[in-house]
Amino acid sequence: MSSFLPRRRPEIAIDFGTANMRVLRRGDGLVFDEPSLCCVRGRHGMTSLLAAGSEAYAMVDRTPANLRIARPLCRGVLQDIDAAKRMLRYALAKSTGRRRWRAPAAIIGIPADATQAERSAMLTAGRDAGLGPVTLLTEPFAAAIGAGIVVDRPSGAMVVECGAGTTEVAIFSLGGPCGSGSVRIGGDTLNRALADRVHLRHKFLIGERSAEQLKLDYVSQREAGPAAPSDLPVSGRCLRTGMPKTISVAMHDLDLIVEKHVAQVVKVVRDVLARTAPDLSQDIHDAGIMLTGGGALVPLMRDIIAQGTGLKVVVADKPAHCVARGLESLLDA
Ligand SMILES: Nc1ncnc2c1ncn2[C@@H]1O[C@H](COP(=O)(O)OP(=O)(O)OP(=O)(O)O)[C@@H](O)[C@H]1O
Repeated sequence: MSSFLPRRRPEIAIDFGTANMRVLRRGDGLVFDEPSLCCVRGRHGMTSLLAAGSEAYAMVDRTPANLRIARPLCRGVLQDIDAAKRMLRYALAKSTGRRRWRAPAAIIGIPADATQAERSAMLTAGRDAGLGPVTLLTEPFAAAIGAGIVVDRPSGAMVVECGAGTTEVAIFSLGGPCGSGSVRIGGDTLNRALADRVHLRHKFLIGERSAEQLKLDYVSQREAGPAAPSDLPVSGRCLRTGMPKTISVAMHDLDLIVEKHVAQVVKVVRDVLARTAPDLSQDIHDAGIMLTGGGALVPLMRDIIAQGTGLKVVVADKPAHCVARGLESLLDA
């Protein structure tokens, strides 16, 4: 594991995701797991924090003009450094409780394709939020460890980490990456595509949280099998009348959108496989592909990747927590 050389033994691990932030403390495990967003008051550099995490999530799409929802990350990387610092400070205060720590050394997950500027921005946010030395670790690597893959064997293992903002494909052998690819789409992109479909087909506007709920309802209906109802209710505003309303959306209509979304992931998986050395390919043929990240819970993700590659596809146990679990295991390394 040559890429992991911390200067001080880290006390905490942070999975700073586009949708969720998870903090783990050595010896205590998961101590913080909340949405990655803040609600700020004021504009143009004169802002103050009103709420963060779960409390701020309840305010999404419901803010008056003087309040704004700020998202630290977009498509897996930092887009709002002030929001990132606030989110980190909030999570640290909640995670460390009354215990007074010296600035804790930390490991933070970051997309494998993050640019140098994106990595520096994360280090700056960490330092300004009160962290000690920060080690950045790529999320697919952490996800592979968290999914139970023994990454340091001389054998190829493929992971597809399906996050909210980014989807990363990576092959590991002997503790290092042997191939990778990514596409900056994820569960958030799928939510927007579902909302756009409802807009176009029904002339009906739904908010961000309703789109997320529509996706979760769609997933549970698909898991329930053919006996499940073929329509889903969704609430929002009718564009024809301007009135609030609840309408029914056909499941098969949503299937088309999900299939289109997953096809983009399949393309990256196939591209990475096409560039892989034959012996590693053989290993992946034998072991299959491991799906991690919250987006892996979309049943069509597993089915369409399996169809598109002809390989066995396995969804990790609690896939959304794989990066966090992988980072946590490195706290004890
Ligand atoms: N049951 C489910 N079915 C479908 N999608 C789900 C389910 N549960 C969570 N998700 C989706 O998983 C995504 C969150 O996953 P995760 O926490 O792994 O992402 P993240 O780490 O915040 O994102 P990223 O790694 O891209 O920065 C969200 O888009 C959420 O809608």
